[in-house]
Amino acid sequence: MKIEHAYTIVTSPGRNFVTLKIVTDEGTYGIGDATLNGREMAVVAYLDEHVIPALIGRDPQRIEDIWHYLYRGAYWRRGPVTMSAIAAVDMALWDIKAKLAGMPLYQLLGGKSRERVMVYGHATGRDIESCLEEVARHVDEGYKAVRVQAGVPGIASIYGVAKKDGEPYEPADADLPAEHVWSTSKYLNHVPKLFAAVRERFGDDLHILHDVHHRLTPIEAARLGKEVEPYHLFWLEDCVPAENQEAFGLIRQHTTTPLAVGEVFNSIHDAKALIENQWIDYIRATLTHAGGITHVRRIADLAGLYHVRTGFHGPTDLSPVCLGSAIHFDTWVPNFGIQEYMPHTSATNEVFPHDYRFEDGHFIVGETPGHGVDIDEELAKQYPYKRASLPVNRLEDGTLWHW
Ligand SMILES: O=C(O)[C@H](O)[C@@H](O)[C@H](O)[C@H](O)CO
Ligand SMILES: [Mg+2]
Repeated sequence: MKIEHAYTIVTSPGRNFVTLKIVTDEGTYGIGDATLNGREMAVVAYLDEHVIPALIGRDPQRIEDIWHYLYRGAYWRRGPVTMSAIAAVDMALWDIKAKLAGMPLYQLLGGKSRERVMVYGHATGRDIESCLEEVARHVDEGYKAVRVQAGVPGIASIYGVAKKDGEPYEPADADLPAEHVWSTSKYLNHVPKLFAAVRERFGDDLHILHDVHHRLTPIEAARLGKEVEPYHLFWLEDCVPAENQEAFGLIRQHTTTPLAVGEVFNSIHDAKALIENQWIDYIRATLTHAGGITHVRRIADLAGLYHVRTGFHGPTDLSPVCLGSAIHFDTWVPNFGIQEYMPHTSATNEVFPHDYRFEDGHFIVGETPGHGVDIDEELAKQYPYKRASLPVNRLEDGTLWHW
């Protein structure tokens, strides 16, 4: 069996998605997600110019060999563009292999470790009161875990909070980066009140999560982790930028609040010290940005040795192809923690028909052979690519900060 044909599909049903389709000479095809939010066309160029020509004629069943061919063969290892391109190939090849086996992907990985996959939804509000209303809506819809993000008095726009209450949050909201203004002191003084209010209204059972989005220094993160200990967060996410893995060692010395990190990671090396030193509790590296199933499986196995569990990134800027594959992975992986879930728009769901379903705060994996997600290429053509960028963040004096 040979790879006969492969091509990228760019579509924007509300936001941009990049999909790689690989077709074999026997007619079986697989698809993979290659979406890198705000840098989509860089991955398209990488795939079209450098990867696809080298795939034609190869045996699609040799997933491991192709992974190493693309990783080692580039000479320039790692990086989000390279690893997203490799991930798309990998996901498409696992899709093909599972279709050939006549099995849903989770079976090929090793079978079910659980019946269903717990997800966390996003509650956002301009202020604490409106955020609580959104938490209530999620609880009514069956969610057992909710990420809470609220506006901070004195900060005009902030990560994770929709422009208008009740609207879905979309970070890549401008052609070129919007400029936000950040104040660590205003945030740190305000945010513990949000968790206190959530616990007071919803009691102890609801899992609550929060994303700091890389804005603090280690000692500030330590302060926050300590102050929110009474509210028993499921996790505190991305409390500092993680290029310096040792920063988490400092935070860890000060707090028992569980720590999650890794949505921007693309390699096991980004997480190695974090995991081996048990500085974190949840690893968020995703299939699409960290080299696909083949590589993330290695990260999860390493994590398992150190009591670190998975908590995959799952925003709307990853396509249903990634989400569907992630649900198979989550169903199988022994050290599963939780799966992030931001529902896609109905236009996106129409372009990407799929067999996973949401029920009572969990995902239930489908039984279709492969990863269970397809693409309607005719419909995809109706939504042309439109450049969209993530914001930048500045301190109140104008210093460029972490967004
Ligand atoms: O926890 C999350 O879901 C993330 O922080 C996202 O909201 C990112 O900001 C987005 O994926 C950037 O493209
Ligand atoms: Mg995040």
